[in-house]
Parts: sequence; structure tokens; C-alpha cells
Amino acid sequence: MCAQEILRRQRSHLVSKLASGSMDNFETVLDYLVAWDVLTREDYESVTIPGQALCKLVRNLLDIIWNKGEKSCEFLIAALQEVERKSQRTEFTSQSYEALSSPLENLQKYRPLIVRKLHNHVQSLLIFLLNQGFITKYECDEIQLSIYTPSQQARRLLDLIKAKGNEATQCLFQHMWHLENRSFPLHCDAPSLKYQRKLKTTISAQSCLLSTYDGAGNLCLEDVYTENILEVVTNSSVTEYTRSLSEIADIFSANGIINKEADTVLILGEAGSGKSTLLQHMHQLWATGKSFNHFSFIFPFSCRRLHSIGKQVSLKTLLFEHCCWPDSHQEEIFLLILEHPDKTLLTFDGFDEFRFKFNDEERHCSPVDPTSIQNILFNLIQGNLLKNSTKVLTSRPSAITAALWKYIQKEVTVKGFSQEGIKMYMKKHHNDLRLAQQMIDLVKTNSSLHGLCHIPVFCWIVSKCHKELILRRSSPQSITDMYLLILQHFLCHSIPEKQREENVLQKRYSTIKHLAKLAFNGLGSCCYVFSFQQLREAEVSEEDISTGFLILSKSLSPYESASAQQYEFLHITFQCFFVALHIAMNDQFSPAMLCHLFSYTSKNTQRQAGNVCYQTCFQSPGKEETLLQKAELLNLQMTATFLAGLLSQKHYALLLESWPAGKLPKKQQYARKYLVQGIQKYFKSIPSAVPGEKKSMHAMPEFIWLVKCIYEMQDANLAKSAVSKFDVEHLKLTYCGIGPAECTALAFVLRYLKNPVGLQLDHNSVGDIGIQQLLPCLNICQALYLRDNNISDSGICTLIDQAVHWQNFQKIALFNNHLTDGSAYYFANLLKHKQNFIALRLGNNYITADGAEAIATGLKVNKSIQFLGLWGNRIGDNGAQAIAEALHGNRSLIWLSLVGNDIGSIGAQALALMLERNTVLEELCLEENRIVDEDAFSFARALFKNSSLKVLK
Ligand SMILES: Nc1ncnc2c1ncn2[C@@H]1O[C@H](COP(=O)(O)OP(=O)(O)OP(=O)(O)O)[C@@H](O)[C@H]1O
Repeated sequence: MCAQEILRRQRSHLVSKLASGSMDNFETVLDYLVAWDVLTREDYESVTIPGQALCKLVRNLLDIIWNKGEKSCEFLIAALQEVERKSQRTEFTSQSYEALSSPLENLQKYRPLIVRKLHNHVQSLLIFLLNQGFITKYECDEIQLSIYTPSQQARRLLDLIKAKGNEATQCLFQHMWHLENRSFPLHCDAPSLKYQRKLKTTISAQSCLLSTYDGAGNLCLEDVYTENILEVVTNSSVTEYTRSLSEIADIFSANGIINKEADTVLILGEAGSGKSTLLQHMHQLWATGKSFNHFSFIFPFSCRRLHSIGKQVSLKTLLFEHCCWPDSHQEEIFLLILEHPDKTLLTFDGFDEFRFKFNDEERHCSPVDPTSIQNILFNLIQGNLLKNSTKVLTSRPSAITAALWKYIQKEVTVKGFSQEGIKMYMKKHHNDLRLAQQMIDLVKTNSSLHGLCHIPVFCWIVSKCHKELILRRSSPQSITDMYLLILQHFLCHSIPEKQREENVLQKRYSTIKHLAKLAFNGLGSCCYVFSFQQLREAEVSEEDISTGFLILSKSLSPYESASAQQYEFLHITFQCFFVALHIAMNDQFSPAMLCHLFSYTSKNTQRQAGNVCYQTCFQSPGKEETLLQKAELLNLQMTATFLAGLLSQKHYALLLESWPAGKLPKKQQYARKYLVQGIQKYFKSIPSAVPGEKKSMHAMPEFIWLVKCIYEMQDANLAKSAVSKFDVEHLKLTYCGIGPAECTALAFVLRYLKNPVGLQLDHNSVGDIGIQQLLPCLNICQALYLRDNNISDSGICTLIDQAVHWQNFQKIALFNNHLTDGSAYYFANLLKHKQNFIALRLGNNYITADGAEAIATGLKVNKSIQFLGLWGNRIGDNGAQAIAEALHGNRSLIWLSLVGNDIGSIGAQALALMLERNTVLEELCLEENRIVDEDAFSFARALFKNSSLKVLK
């Protein structure tokens, strides 16, 4: 069939195909047609009319091409094929440039390739052509109009240069090749090297001390920095799971990339998990030349401080004025940054504290034109500005919206310290080795404290308060205990030694009052950095500042005057703690208002794309009472958690003794009532069970927060009444950010459940410490799902030791943890001793033949097991043989998966033999092994004799 006929017959298909793709796809087709001389200038203009619907333009193009005849139709089909193949040919180099043709002819002939090459460099080319006098400022602005994508801008630039003639075109080519061939000039006298040195000195000075010690001590970051667990989310063909990063530099490796087009790495972690410190460490490594040397420039930003930039800025002013100003050659250096964006890293810490919600509606492409700070940040993330530069964004998880996810290249999670990490931290913080060991022992023996300490900020508090913990034998159980401890610690150190025995909260009442007022004012308006004026309004004095809770804010601009210095709380959690103190000690807040803070209803939380606000919180008319309306949900939840702790029986007496707070008793009463109501309301919202299925509750992170509040109250009766009406058979708590501290709280509440339940905790960070915390509530479990939870042999051994005695316990799933043969003996024991156990799923761990042989000893005697999953381990032929032999004559197992276990013919033969004699096995999965065709005969023969098997993979 001729091309013209194809076009006629397939017209509607072509229209829908081209019109449903992107505009860029269509325009790339046009690029080919222009390059091959099929479309004239008039034709081109008629199919690129701005504002016209894409389908109309497509139809128009098809008409034009069809009218031009057979040859043009052939070209169109060829162009479509090129685009379909996503042709990545970029062979247009200075060598392939045809010297015999004029620059303009080359420009047309290689148009598709030039567009592809240029679209990342439009900005630097425009600046270059402007400086050379080939284009005007007006033309430059026109091309960069924010309605155009980078490729469209490249096309418009080509059209403009074409109109300017050969000389301008030649100049464009030369600059283009120069961009490609030019390596980054960092020889010793280059201005860029001088600037790099200055930037490194600035960053090194900013990042060498750990911020929380500012003023209180002089700890060098590199001396105390402790490895944090970093995980990257990976998608396998079966599921999404996480893998630990072996070193910090892996943050930029190809491992775990979810979107190749994007160039922003997202680092997520809960409050205090160590995101800012991780960034600070990265900056320090670069500034001292120890790592990340592939970046020539790093520009660090704090979203908290970016937020306070009121006036409009350009990318250039942001980099230079707000980070580090080049002493000379500013233009040249900036051009270099634009020309080599891949050599630049921009880090943005605390995106959750950036109050503007992310949107990709307003495009801003000019690196020199000013716009709002949020526009700069959002366009950097989208790649409209400095495309190909690497961006790192840190945030607490809930602040990330679907709109932003589109632009995320990779997600890394900061999980806090491992058990080893906690030990290491203590050793690094205490030069006295005896003291360090004392601290390690102390943490180990207090299991709640152990749970909390995997979060670095708690490790810091414990370390800071070592005297109180060791000498006075304080034994903190909850986070409020911790914060009261550090409050007393700081206050004690701000008064003469002989007065330290008195009630320091009473003694420093006014200081607490002032700081609490400042914290409260700030939280309500999402303000975390305070000016002198704000300090004055809250009556914060020099003496109050000297307690150490406020630290000097690291200035965004090094050129800011000393009088403009600002303060912030040591950490956001401290600000929330002071807000809780403000609400507890202040009689202006009526007890009934606590209702909005504690009771969860879905209406209470209104997601405002990025910044989540409690709309109904404190809406009463009084000024104080309306202030928290705009506070971020996470901070409010943290405040509520602290308030619950302050109102607990344990601390209540201390507060009553310390402050004249008449409404405190009622507040305690109401808080308890609202918490129970809140959790019960949550249970009530659970839909009833689908007939034939178990009644299941899929809890959201809010559930965990309510549970944590109850834990802070440390009242068993409260926990009991909270779950008294819980009648669910399966509790799903997947992806809820559950770490050891949350496990402690969960166990405190769930231990009062009356009926057997399946507890699904997949994709959290329970870890070995978390398992230990959970033990008190697990005996009620019928099934336990702990997939992807960083659990190793030591955690699972503790669990199984207990689990053999749990009457209801029948199933466990441990996919993607760190289990080795060390735990296999415990599973064997479980199988031997629990004759009602039905499902053991151990996929994607590190079990070898030895482990499989051990498990087989348990299988031999167990009469109840129905599901056994060992896929993704390394059991090999010997392991498969042992399992097969153990299953001879088995009358219970209906599902067995040994996928991906390096099983060859020997193992396969053994399994086939087992199959011959088995009468109950229904599904056997053996994919991704070394099983060959000859083995298939054995299976065929086995199937002939077997009557139960339904699926063999
Ligand atoms: N890797 C680490 N080594 C040593 N100390 C650490 C480490 N990470 C965090 N810390 C300690 O914990 C404190 C809190 O950590 P950081 O501010 O980095 O947490 P964050 O995740 O950024 O919290 P937020 O989201 O609330 O800002 C730090 O000030 C520091 O004292």
C-alpha cells in the first residue's frame, strides 16, 4: 500500500495517536519534516498556531502532507517512526557539520538533533548571544516566556537565529560545540576555582559545628557524626521494598531511581531523625574535599530561612547574594554554572517548613529575572531553571504531595540509628569511656528509652542529661519525660548551684512563660525564626535566651547586619514542647478546647496540598484561641502528644506545684476523655467486614499518633478503655512510619485487646528494638506480618522464643528483612512446638542450605503447616533436597515457593520425587532457578502420579 493511502486509511488513528501524545512529540515530528524540507515556513507556521487545540493542528498537518503527495507522506511516516523510536541520535558534532553547506542549511538539516542538544542550554546560549549583540534583551525575554517548555524555547531560538542569518547561526554553533567540549575550568588561576574555594570555606565554616550545640558547647560535627540508617525504595517485579544504602555517596547512585527524567533526590524522615544533620555532613564532606567531588559547586539552603525572603529574587541573586558572593567575574561564573548545571548541587533542608504549597502552574525559566522565592524553588525542582543540576530536598514524609512526586528522581529515607549506631553515638559523645559504657548500659536496660534512642534527637537529650540519668536515676519512659528532663537540665544550669535543689520549674516560671508564648505565637503562623521584635513582643529577655533553648539562626545571607540577627528554637520539637507548656499553664485556654487538639475526625484534617492544617483547631473567638488555626498538622500533633504527657498523672503534680494554673485539673480530665473518644471514633469509622472476609481496619498515621498520645499519659486504665470497643480481626498498619518508639506505644495500648487479631506492620521500621517493644502485646496475635522492617536474627530469635508459647499464633510473614541461617533454627523450633502453625513466609532474606536444612527438621514433625515461602534466598540444591525430603508424606502443605534460590537439577529431581508422593500440595513455584528441560520430564512424570497440584511455575 502506498504511503498516501496509508495516511488516508489511518487518518483517525493518526489523529488520536498524535493528539493524545505530548505537544513536544508533535513538534518533534515537525522538526523532522522541516529538516527534510517537507514543510515550508508557511506550512510550519500554520501547524504551530499558538492556542489551537492539538488535534486541530494534527489534522491540519495531515491535510498539508497528503496534498503534497506520496513522497511527503513517506517522510511523515518516517518522522513518526523516528519519534516512536525516541531516536537518541545526537551525532551532530563539529565533525559532522557539513562545511560545504552554509550554517543556515546545517541548522535546518540537523534541526531535530540541535533541538535535543540545546534544550538544556537555552539560558546560557541566550546570555551569550545577547552579549555578542546578535539578539536583543526583548527577544531574549520573548523566548524565555514561561508558557514555553525548554524544547519549545530551543525551537524558538532556532527560528530566531535562522532569521538573523548565517553569521548569527555560525556563532550559535560555535558556542554549542564549545559548551559540549569545554570541561569545567578549575585550573588554579581560574575565577571559578577561586569562587569554589570561597564557597567551600563558607560552607565549611557553616557546617563544622553541630547546630544544637551552638553556644552550649563546641562539638565538631565530624567528631560526633554517627552513621544513620539510610534506605532507598526499590520496585521489584513483585513488590516495593527498601534496601539500605551502604554509604552516603549512594544517595546519588543509580540504585532506586524511580524517575529518570527528574533530578531531585528526596530525603524523608520523621522529626529529629537526622535529615538536617545528614545534609550538614554532606556539605562538610564536600567542603573538605572528602566526598561528592564530582560537584564543582554546592549551594545549601534552609527552607525555613528561604521562607523569610519577602522580596523577589532571581536564581542568580539567590545563589550569590544568599549563599556566597564571587569576589570577581560574577557574570563568567554564573554563565559557567548555567553551562554546566550537572556540576552543581543545590540542597533544600526542611521542605515541610516551606509554607508555600508546591505547584507546577507558573513556569519561570529566566535565571536572571526576579520572581517570588517559591517560584524559583518550584521551577528548580521541575527543571525549568538549571535543568540537570542535582537537587536534594529533605522533608518530613507527610508534607510531600502528589504534585511534587512527579518531579522526584529518587526517595531516600532516614531511619535513625541502629543499635550499633546508638552505642557509637554514646562513645563519640563521651570521651570518658566508662561514662559512655554506663550510658550504653542504661539505655539497654530501659527498654522504652532504648526504643526512643534510635531517633538521634533523643540520643542527644539522653547524652546531654547523663548526670540526671545516672546520678539521680531518672528513668524516662515517654518523650514528655525526656523533654521535661532536658527542660530541667537547661534551667538548672542557668541558676546558681545552691538553688538547684528547689523546684526549678517554679523558680524559672517567667522564663518558661515567655519562651512558651514565643513558641505559641510562632507555631500559629508557621514561624520558626524570630526577630528581636518578636522576642520583645513575647517578653523574652536576655536571661531567658541564656537558658539555651533559643539559638542564633544561621543567617541566610552572610552580608546581613548583626542587628538583623534572628533566633530559632534548638529544634522544632522544642518549639512544640513549649507550645504544649503554654496551653497547659495558661488559663485562657478552656479545657473544652482541647477537644480540637485530641479528637480525630477526618473533617478535622484538611489537606492543603503540602501544608496540612487543623482548620477547626482553636477556632474560638479569643485572639490566643484562634492563633493555632494555621499551624502545620504535624507540629500540632506533636504539641498534642506533649500536652498529653504533661497532663499525665506522673507530671501533673509537678505542674500544679509549679504554676498557678487553675484549669489544670479539668484539662487533665478533658484530655483523657477526648483521647478515648478520638480513638473510638476512629474504630467506628471502620467499614463492616465483606461477607466471607475478616473485619479489617486499615489504620492511618493519625491512629498511631492517637496511640502515642495515650502512651504519653502512661495510664493503663485509659489504654484499656480506649480499645475496649475494638472488634476487628485484622489490624493493618502498613506504611505508618512505625519505629521502635511507636512500637512501645502500640504495645502499651494493644496489650489490652481481648480477641485474637492479625497485626500487619509491613513496610515500617520496627527493627530488632521494635520487636522487643512489641512483645507485651503480641501474644494475642493470630498472624504477624513484618515484611520489610529491618529485622535481623537477634530480633526474630527474641520473638520466636516467646511465640512458641502463644496459643493463637499461626502465621508469620517476614519478607525482605535481614534474616540468616541464625534464625532458621528458631523457625524449626517453632514448627516443632506449635502444631497449629500454618504459614511461614521468609522471602527475600539470606537463608542458605544450612538454614533450609534446619527448617526441614521442623517441617518433618509439623503436621499443620500449609504455606511455606522461601523465595529469594540461597538454599541451593542441598536446601531444596532437605525441604523435599522433609515433605515426603506431608499432609498439610498446600503452597510452597522456592523461587530464585539457585536450585539446579539435583534439587529439582528431589522436589519432583516429593511431588509424586504428595497428595495435598496445590501450588509449587520454582521460577528463577537453574532448572533445565530434562528436569521438566521428572516433573511431568510426577504430575502424572500427583492428583492435588493445580499450579506449577
Ligand atoms: N548522624 C548524626 N550524628 C550525630 N548526631 C545526630 C545525627 N543526626 C542527628 N543528630 C542529632 O539529633 C538532632 C536532630 O537532628 P536533625 O535536626 O538533623 O533532625 P531532622 O530530621 O532534620 O529534624 P526536623 O525534621 O524536625 O528538622 C541534631 O541536632 C543532632 O544533635
